[in-house]
Amino acid sequence: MNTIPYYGPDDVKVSLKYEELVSALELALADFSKGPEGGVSQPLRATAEVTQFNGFLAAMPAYVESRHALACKLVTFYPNNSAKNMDTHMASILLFDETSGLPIAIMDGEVITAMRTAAVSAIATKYLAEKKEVLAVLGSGVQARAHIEAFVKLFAIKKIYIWNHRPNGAEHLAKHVSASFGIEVQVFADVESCVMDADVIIAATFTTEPILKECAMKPAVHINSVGAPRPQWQELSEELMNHSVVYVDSVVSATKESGDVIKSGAEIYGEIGQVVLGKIKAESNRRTVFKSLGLALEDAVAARLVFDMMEQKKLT
Ligand SMILES: NC(=O)C1=CN([C@@H]2O[C@H](COP(=O)(O)OP(=O)(O)OC[C@H]3O[C@@H](n4cnc5c(N)ncnc54)[C@H](O)[C@@H]3O)[C@@H](O)[C@H]2O)C=CC1
Ligand SMILES: O=C([O-])C1=[NH+]CCC1
Repeated sequence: MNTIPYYGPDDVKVSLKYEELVSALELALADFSKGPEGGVSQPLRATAEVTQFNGFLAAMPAYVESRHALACKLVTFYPNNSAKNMDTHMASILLFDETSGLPIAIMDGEVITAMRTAAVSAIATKYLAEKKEVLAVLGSGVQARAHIEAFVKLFAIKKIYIWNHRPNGAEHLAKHVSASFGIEVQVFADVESCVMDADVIIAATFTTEPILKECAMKPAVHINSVGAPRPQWQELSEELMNHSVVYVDSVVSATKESGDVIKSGAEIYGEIGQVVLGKIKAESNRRTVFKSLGLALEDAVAARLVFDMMEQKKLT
């Protein structure tokens, strides 16, 4: 049997650039929303529950024809790991040759999960946010940090406001952000004050109950909600969902996996890929929500970018 290369988190970090990732994912999300003729094959992820330990193992296979990307991510998420000072998400991705099904690389999936999720929120924000200067971030974990890094790189962000249910997490992230980017950062003790003046809100928490509810917000604020990936979990209140224009990454995923969508019964306006295709309107002068569950196609596209970059490096 052939041995295949393993690419660790550092290989992934040097290979992936947000600009390139955003362009590739934008096209792949558009392909996905074209339906069968888009050349994307992606079943709903299969998730095993480890009830005793409050854990989950998900298998996420996808094929994206336009990117020659055939891959499967295995990801565990264990919310209680943070109390043990362990990562809450762990992931590996196996990439295959599309012509033969031969495995060609195995790689770390944690950096890819963080970067591709932030990149997809950035795509939604590019289309759906009227302004992108003041960013409010709810949460201070891996996704919160990745979103800030991506948004600072991709948009002219002037101020960042952070709230976390554990204030020391927010303080720690704020220190990192101001040292790394020299942007004005402020930590808030409550969600309402944090989001009041925001143009864009990122909700990236492990909550199971709504943390962002109807309160004073800019009328055309855009909200990216990446947490609550289980049918019983919510990050946004039902009232907020029902009073916003709701976009999703995948209608199938959102209606099967998102407690925010299922419990609120909110109407889904459409998929972000349909916005990219110009098939539905970007309602950027109204309050918009992008509900992200995370798609296998995003991992496959990112993994193929990493593989191609590592192969190129071998030749130089
Ligand atoms: N949409 C997508 O593509 C993806 C979504 N996720 C989801 O995004 C969320 C955040 O993930 P990570 O940043 O990687 O996790 P993390 O463990 O690094 O950070 C979690 C954050 O949530 C906060 N938190 C924990 N319990 C909370 C509670 N009860 N109320 C409010 N805040 C709470 C923590 O203090 C921390 O700031 C999770 O729900 C995760 O499953 C993760 C990967 C991809
Ligand atoms: O897309 C993803 O990898 C995940 N979404 C929620 C937990 C992990």
